[in-house]
Amino acid sequence: MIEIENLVKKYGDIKALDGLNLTVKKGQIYGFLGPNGAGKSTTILSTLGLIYPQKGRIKLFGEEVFRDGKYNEKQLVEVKKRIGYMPEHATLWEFLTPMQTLDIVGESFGLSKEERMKRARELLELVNLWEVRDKKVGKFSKGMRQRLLLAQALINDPDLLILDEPMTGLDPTGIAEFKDIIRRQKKEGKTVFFSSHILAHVEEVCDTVGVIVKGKLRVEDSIDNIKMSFLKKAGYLILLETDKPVSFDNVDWEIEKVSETKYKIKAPGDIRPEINEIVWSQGAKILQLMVRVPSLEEVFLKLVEENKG
Ligand SMILES: Nc1ncnc2c1ncn2[C@@H]1O[C@H](COP(=O)(O)OP(=O)(O)OP(=O)(O)O)[C@@H](O)[C@H]1O
Repeated sequence: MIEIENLVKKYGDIKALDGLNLTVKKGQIYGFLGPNGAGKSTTILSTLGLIYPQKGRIKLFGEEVFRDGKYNEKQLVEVKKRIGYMPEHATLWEFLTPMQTLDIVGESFGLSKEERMKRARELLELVNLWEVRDKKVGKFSKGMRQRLLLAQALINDPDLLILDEPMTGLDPTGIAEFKDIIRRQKKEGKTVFFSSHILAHVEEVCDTVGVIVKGKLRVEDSIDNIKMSFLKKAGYLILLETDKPVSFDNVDWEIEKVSETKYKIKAPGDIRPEINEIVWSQGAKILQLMVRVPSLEEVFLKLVEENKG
């Protein structure tokens, strides 16, 4: 649905995208994860033809819409009919109701009055705003606003949804609701591409995650695979306390002696059985043995740190 090849975008001296490669396949829920300033919005704006990158290639629905500094405007207009977009800093008309909002947006897509009413009802039910359809948006919470913006992005029944930081500022309930709506989109065969700088937003809902740092995609994989490969690298942290000093010969773990009988050990996996064996063979006893596996958040931060360069 989206194929980006070697995309370069500079703002003056700032290289926002530094040869970005990214592929989003049909039916995927793709989480585009990266710290602030990594280039997420720049990628999204380029994909939609809203800014001009200097180099690279962008294909949408298999059609080339951008190549080396030029958009194919005709092609772009055509494919954009199949895209729903929710910008990062979108505003709503405060004095309108959700019904009126969707009515106006629907009209701009050329839907008839009858179609608009039907679509507005379907969408407001989907995003759980049907009950408040006639209340003014001005009084809405952040979560309600985000859900209305999503309904707006869905008005043209798009095959591809592109959402820029849709869950930022939502509380845990708001995030759970939003994820649920995204999952329902997948069930209907839609493709969803959304950005976030918060790992928890992409967890549980995305089948693929791409991590962008400094304008380059560093990893693109399932969240489980990303976690596994980093666990291997980051390792397990084991805290050991024994009743008397023990020595660790012929092992290649990183060992830090905290005191005579306390050790911090970093190893590629769960080495508790091996530790047990070593301690026991030296006639010592284990007083404490704790294993700490890095959290996914730590894995993500480590990945960001490694690529800051
Ligand atoms: N219009 C602009 N003029 C100059 N620099 C810009 C402009 N837009 C973005 N940048 C810079 O380009 C880099 C990438 O910005 P971008 O907004 O794409 O990042 P992001 O990952 O979306 O971050 P955030 O989550 O903070 O929005 C940053 O260094 C940013 O300061």
